[in-house]
Amino acid sequence: MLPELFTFTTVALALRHHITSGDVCYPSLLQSRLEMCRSSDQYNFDPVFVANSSSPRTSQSDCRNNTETFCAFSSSSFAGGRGISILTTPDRMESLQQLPAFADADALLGINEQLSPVFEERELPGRGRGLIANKTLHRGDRIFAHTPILMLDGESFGDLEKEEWLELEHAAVNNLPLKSRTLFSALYGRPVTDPVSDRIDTNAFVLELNEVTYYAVFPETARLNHDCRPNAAYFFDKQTLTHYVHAITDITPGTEITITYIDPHMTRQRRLKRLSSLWGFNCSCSLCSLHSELAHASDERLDQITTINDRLEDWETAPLQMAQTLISLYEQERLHAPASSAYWYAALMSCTQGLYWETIRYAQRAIELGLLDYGFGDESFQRMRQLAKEPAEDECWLARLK
Ligand SMILES: C[S@@+](CC[C@H](N)C(=O)[O-])C[C@H]1O[C@@H](n2cnc3c(N)ncnc32)[C@H](O)[C@@H]1O
Repeated sequence: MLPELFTFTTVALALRHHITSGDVCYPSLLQSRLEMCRSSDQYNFDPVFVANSSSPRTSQSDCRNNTETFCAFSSSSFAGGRGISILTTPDRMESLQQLPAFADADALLGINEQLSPVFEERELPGRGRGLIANKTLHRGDRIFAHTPILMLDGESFGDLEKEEWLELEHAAVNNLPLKSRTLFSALYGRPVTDPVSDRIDTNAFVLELNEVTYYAVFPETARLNHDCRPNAAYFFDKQTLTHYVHAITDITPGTEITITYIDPHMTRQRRLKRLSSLWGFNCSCSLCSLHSELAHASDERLDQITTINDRLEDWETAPLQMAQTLISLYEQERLHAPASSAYWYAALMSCTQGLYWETIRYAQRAIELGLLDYGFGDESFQRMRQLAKEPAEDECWLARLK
C-alpha cells in the first residue's frame, strides 16, 4: 500500500464524499448536526485565559457543563478585526490556538479581502438570494477565501442540554464584532428552532480539525445556492482556518455560482429527499429536472461510479481500464471535482505499468482538479507532483511488471 494515496483517499474522502451508515455523519452543510453521531469524553475543567491578542478569550459565565465543559471563546481582533467565536472545550481551544491562523501574524494576509468581487448578490425566484457571476470565470479562479466567524464543536450538541447550547450559541454570536454580527443577521435561516440556531443550521459547513468535527459559518460563502452539478468547488485549509471556493468549470457572466450541499454521488431520489428534509427545497437543478429515462441513466452511472470506487480501494490489483472508465463516467456525470481521485488512480496504475507519458498526463489532471477540491495543504499532492515530474523515480514505477 502506498502511504500518500492512503492518506488522500481516507482523509479527504471521509471529509467530503463518504457518507456513513444512515447518511447522517458527513453532510456537506450543517442541518443534520442534530442527527450526527454523538459521543463525549470525560473532561476536567481548567479555564484558559489567553494573552495573545488574536486568540479567543472567554469568561466563566460563557461556559456550560455536563460530562464535558463547553465555552464560547471569542476574539474581536482575529483576522484583522473580523473576529471569531468558537464554541468548544477549553483544552480543544488551547490546541486550536497553536494553529498558524492564531499564532502567525502573516498567515491570513490577503484572506477575507474581496477587492473586486467576481459576482453580484441577487434575489432569485424560488431560491432566496444567490450569487451571479459578473465576469467570465475560468477553472481555478478564486471566488472566495474566508475565515469563519463562528465555529461550533459538534460534540457540544450531544453532550449539553438543548437550552444550554442555545445559550452558548447566542453568547458566541453576541460576542462578535458588530460587522460580523451584521453579516450573521443577514443570513437566511430556515425557521425551525430559534433565529440564531436556524441561521447556523442552514448555513454552516462541516469541518474536521484535530480529529474533532466543527460546524463553521462563513457568511459570504453561505450565499451560494446548491446545484447537484455545481460550477464551484470548496475546501478548508486547516492551518489558516480558511475556506476557499474556486470555479471548477468555466462560468459565463450572468450564470449563478453554485456548490453542492450533499455528496454528489447520491442517486436522484436520495438527493431530492436529503435536500428537501435538511434545507427545505425541492431541487430543480438541471440534473434533478432530467426526463425520467435520462435520470435513470444518470443513476446507473452513479451506481457504477460507487462500485468502481469501492473496487479501486485495492487499486494495485485492478486493471487501468477500470480507472479510465471511472474518469469517463465522472465526465459524463459532469462531476468535475470528484474526478480528481479517478485521475489519481489512473496515474498510479499507469506508473506501475511503466506508462511514462500516461502517468504524467493523469497526474497533472489529478493535481489540477484535486488542488481545488482537496486543498493546497494536502500532503498527498507531494506524491502526485513527483509522478507528474518524473514517474520513473517513484516507487510505483514498473511495480506491476517486476
Ligand atoms: C446556505 S443558504 C443559501 C443562500 C440563500 N439562498 C439565502 O438567501 O441566503 C441555503 C438555503 O438557500 C435555499 N436554496 C439553496 N439552494 C437552492 C436551490 N437549488 N433551490 C432552491 N432553494 C435553494 C434554500 O432555502 C436553503 O435552505
